[in-house]
Amino acid sequence: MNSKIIVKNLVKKFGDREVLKNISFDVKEKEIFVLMGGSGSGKSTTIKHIIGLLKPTKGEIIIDGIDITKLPEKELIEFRKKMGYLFQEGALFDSLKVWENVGFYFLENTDMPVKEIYKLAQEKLSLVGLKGIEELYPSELSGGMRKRVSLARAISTNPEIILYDEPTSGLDPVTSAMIDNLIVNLRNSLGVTSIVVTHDLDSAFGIGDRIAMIHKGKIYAIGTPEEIRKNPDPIVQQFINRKAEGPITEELFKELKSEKLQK
Ligand SMILES: Nc1ncnc2c1ncn2[C@@H]1O[C@H](COP(=O)(O)OP(=O)(O)OP(=O)(O)O)[C@@H](O)[C@H]1O
Repeated sequence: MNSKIIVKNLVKKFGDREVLKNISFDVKEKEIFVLMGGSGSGKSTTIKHIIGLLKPTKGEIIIDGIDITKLPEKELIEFRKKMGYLFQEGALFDSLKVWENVGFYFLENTDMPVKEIYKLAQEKLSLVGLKGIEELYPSELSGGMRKRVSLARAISTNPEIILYDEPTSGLDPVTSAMIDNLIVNLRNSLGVTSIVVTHDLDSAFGIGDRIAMIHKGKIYAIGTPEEIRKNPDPIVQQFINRKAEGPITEELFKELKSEKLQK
C-alpha cells in the first residue's frame, strides 16, 4: 500500500533541548496509525510537525509526495485543507453555537451562504451521531459531546488525513469506546488516513492498524498490536503492562536525583 505520510529523520530542538531525536515512520493510505508514549515523550510535538504548526530543526515531512517543511506559508495553509486536527482539549469557541463551531472554516474563509454552512454542519454532526444540537453552546454539552463536535469540525472540510491528539482523554470508558468507533467508521466510510496520539492502551490496541511507541523523543518500536505485545524491549513492556517498576521509572528517579544534586 502507498505511504500517505512519511516522517523522515525528524529532529526538533527547543533551545538547547532536543525533544525529537531522529524520528522516522510512515503511515499508509487509510491506515490508523497510533502514536503511543508517556507524558512529555514527544507525541504532540510530532503531530504538530505533520500539520505544519511547527518547523523541524532537521528532517522531512512528506505528504502525498510533497515535503511540507519546504512549503511557503501560503501554500502550507492551502495544503492543510487536506488535514483535520482534533485538538487535545477540543478547542471549541464557547461564544459560538455548535453549528458555528462546526462550520467555522467556511464562515471565516469562504462566501458560502450561511444556510448552506448550517446544512453542512448538520450533516457533519449527524456523522458523529449528534443531531438537533446545532443551536446549543459548547457549555451546554458533556465532555464526550464536545469531543464529537470537535470531530465534526475536524471533518468539515472532508480531510484525507485526520490527526487526533488524545481523543479519549478525560472521557468515561463507554464514551471513549464510542469515539474509537467513530475513528474507525471515518476510516471505513470516508477512507481517511489517521494518526491517533494516545496513552489510552485499550484504545491504542483496539483501533490501531499499527502502533509506534515513542519514549523521550525516540521511537522504540513500530508494529501491529500483536507485534508490539510481543516486543521484548523492556521500555515497551513496562509501558504496555502499566508496571510501576521498570526502566522508565528508574530513568525518572535518576533524573530527579541529578536535578536535586544540582540544586
Ligand atoms: N513550544 C515548546 N517550547 C519548549 N518546550 C516544548 C514546547 N512544546 C513541547 N515542549 C517540550 O517537549 C517535550 C515533548 O512535549 P509533547 O507535548 O510533544 O509531549 P507529549 O508526548 O505529547 O506529552 P503529553 O502526553 O503530556 O501531552 C516536553 O518535555 C515539553 O515540555
